Amino acid sequence: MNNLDIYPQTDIQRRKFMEWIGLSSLALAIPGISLSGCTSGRFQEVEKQDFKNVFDLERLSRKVMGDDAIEYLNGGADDLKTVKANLEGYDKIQIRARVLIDVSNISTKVELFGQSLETPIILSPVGFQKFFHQEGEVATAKAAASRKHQMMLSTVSNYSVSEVAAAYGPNLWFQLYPTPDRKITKILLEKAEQAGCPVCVLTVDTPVVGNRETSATTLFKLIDAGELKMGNLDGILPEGMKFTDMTVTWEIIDWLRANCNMKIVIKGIVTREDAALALLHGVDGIIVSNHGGRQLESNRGTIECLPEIVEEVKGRIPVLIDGGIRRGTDIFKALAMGANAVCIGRPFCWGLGALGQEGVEIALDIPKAELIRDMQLAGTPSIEKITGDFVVVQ
Ligand SMILES: Cc1cc2nc3c(=O)[nH]c(=O)nc-3n(C[C@H](O)[C@H](O)[C@H](O)COP(=O)(O)O)c2cc1C
Ligand SMILES: CCCCCCC(=O)C(=O)O
Repeated sequence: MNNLDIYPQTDIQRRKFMEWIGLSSLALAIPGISLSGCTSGRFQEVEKQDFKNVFDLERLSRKVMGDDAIEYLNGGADDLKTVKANLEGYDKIQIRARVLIDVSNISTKVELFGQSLETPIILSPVGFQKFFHQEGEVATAKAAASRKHQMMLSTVSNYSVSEVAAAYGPNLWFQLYPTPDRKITKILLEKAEQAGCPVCVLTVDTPVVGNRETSATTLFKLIDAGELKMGNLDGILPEGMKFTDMTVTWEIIDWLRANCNMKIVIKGIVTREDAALALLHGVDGIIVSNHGGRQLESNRGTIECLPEIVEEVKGRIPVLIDGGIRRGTDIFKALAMGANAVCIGRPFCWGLGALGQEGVEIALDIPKAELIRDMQLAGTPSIEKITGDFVVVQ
């Protein structure tokens, strides 16, 4: 269901519209001048500057997407304690800014897995993006490519890895849910490699799906009715077989090594012990993640898990983090606490749901601009300069 069936055409209509959707700025369209950053035409008078932060995009997405889609997107396990812990963890960290440093030239470049990335802000894998917008992962891919952000594609994407890679260009990363049948998992790996993916992101926090009480009934109905295709799994996953495997153990890392040539990054590590095991099994990178608080309730916020993992890894492989990152300062803090890059999930989906490709672009532009300003204000002209000296944990 799409709640928005009006297209504001006049200043008065537009003012009412902006008030209705609750945006924080009421910049008005100037007659005769095309101000639109949005090519969809649906919100042709909504300007980029109307979105001051990613929460403005969230507000709009709430109006545009149906309740079920927003519940699926924003929901989490049980009582959302871990969803909140992810967000609140960042409030316990303060920044120690330095001054009188030339910040006229800021570089956000990072090197990861042999790639040079323009920015350390990466798109987390998010399944079923067609539920948020009809162009789903293809719109996300076009936005990520146009803004030069690394994207990870979920196993349970609605568009296939080859379709998304065609929209994204080279170096899309593929997120893997290992299925109970390794033959099927192998087909997924082959599809990813054929699409040119250099990195396989193995998600390990989902032996079963978490207890999401704000259900996604419509999602399942759409899938059952065949209206929401699973681009990678349809046609290869037998009827009734789950796409996650609860028998999987560390042995899968060796199996992946033997069955693909991609770098292997493990997503869903939250303890020092598992970081040590991941190193022992020779993974190429770790993503500290609790699945955005959607899996095990009462997991700690990821920023609280990060220090023990960074300590264990000692710089031997890159450590990434996701969960609750909403502001440039959150990114700054995560980098200062030892992350090599950060990933965001819900915020880009708010953009997707609200405005399609353009919305994702806005959702990526905002935290990047915030990060650059924060780096200027803190006296850190490059990502390497953001060290532990720049934060204090309460
Ligand atoms: C709607 C939704 C779907 C997701 N689907 C997947 C998925 O298919 N595979 C996966 O590894 N993680 C998935 N995640 C978890 C994200 O990759 C990521 O860990 C999380 O969203 C980060 O937290 P944030 O949303 O607070 O930024 C999903 C998250 C959301 C919100
Ligand atoms: C509603 C169950 C789908 C789980 C797969 C996508 C995912 O990982 C998520 O967090 O949602």
